[in-house]
Amino acid sequence: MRREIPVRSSAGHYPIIIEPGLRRRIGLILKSLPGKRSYSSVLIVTDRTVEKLYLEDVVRSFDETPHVKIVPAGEQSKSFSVLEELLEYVAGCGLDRDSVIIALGGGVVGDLAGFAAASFMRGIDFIQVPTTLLAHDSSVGGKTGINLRAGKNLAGAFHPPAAVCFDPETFSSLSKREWRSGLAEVIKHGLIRDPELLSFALDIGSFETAEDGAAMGRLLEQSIRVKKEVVEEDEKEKGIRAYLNFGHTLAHAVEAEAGYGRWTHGEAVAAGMIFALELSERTFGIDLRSAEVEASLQKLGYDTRMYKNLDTRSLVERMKKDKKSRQGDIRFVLLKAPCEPVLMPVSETELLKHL
Ligand SMILES: O=C(O)C(=O)C[C@@H](O)[C@H](O)[C@H](O)COP(=O)(O)O
Repeated sequence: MRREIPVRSSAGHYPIIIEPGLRRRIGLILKSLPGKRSYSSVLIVTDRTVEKLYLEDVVRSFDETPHVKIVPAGEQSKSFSVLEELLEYVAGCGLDRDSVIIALGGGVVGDLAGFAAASFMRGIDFIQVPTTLLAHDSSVGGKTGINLRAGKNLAGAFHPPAAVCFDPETFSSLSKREWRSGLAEVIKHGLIRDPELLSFALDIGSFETAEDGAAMGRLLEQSIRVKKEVVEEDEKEKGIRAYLNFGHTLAHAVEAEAGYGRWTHGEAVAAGMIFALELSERTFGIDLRSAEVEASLQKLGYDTRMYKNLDTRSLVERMKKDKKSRQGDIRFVLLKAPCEPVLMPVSETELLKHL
């Protein structure tokens, strides 16, 4: 069954379309986008893993064979060298301001291809075709970017996609680890805004259950709706969008410190959320059931304390470079009550004591 969720952005509205088999109809979707003239050229960006699985289906959906650029799979592709190679390729293919870039893959491909689209000729259209559960988060809201040595996503742009096209059939090729990575962001949306989604996600029990069509549809749609509500209210992260960073202050530091790819983004976010929950409980003297949430996460196979093996001081130094920091003060998204996030400075002493 087809589902369509419109998202309001500074560039107008864009649709999030969820439909089994959609990857075979991307060419048609492009023609039907509201207010769009036909695109002069199409470039698909994907990675080596997704290429083997779904590229042919997407290519065949076009009347004329699109250009294709394959990048290496993994977080390492969110780098200047890969971005440079991609942009040179875009220029070499002769794309112009009436062209479109299609990001076919997970969050890395979406962030990289989106940033290429945001910067080529100061901005051309791009379409997100996410093939992972994790990308339900990164594909909505227009954040694009790459990592710097100094930290994750430190170079990027807000550039809303022209459409986000989910084909849930592509989730069948996800490994348990990739499921785990994506589910962490669903749980985050539950913790900051949707208690019902939180219970449903935590009680999912196993990734086999999550793969079941109805359960997955519910996780995906409800989580996307939380994201939509937040980014519609605050597209450029002047206020409440920062709450979507719950668990990410420590997570980004862990990913960079351990080496990108050592832990998946969601694995790091899961640990970061437990840390933030405990910090919230101490700060506000409340019970947020952090032990219960942690037990559910551990049952699903998350290592919620992996940061204990990393150098504490280095983690704190990395957190100072987080985009939410101000004048060197580290700021965390905490919960002052269930589903009531706040952005607050946290002292280095407090962090050093508990990391
Ligand atoms: O969309 C947002 O805003 C988020 O913070 C969502 C995060 O889950 C996502 O990982 C995002 O890419 C992190 O953004 P950043 O600004 O902290 O780099």
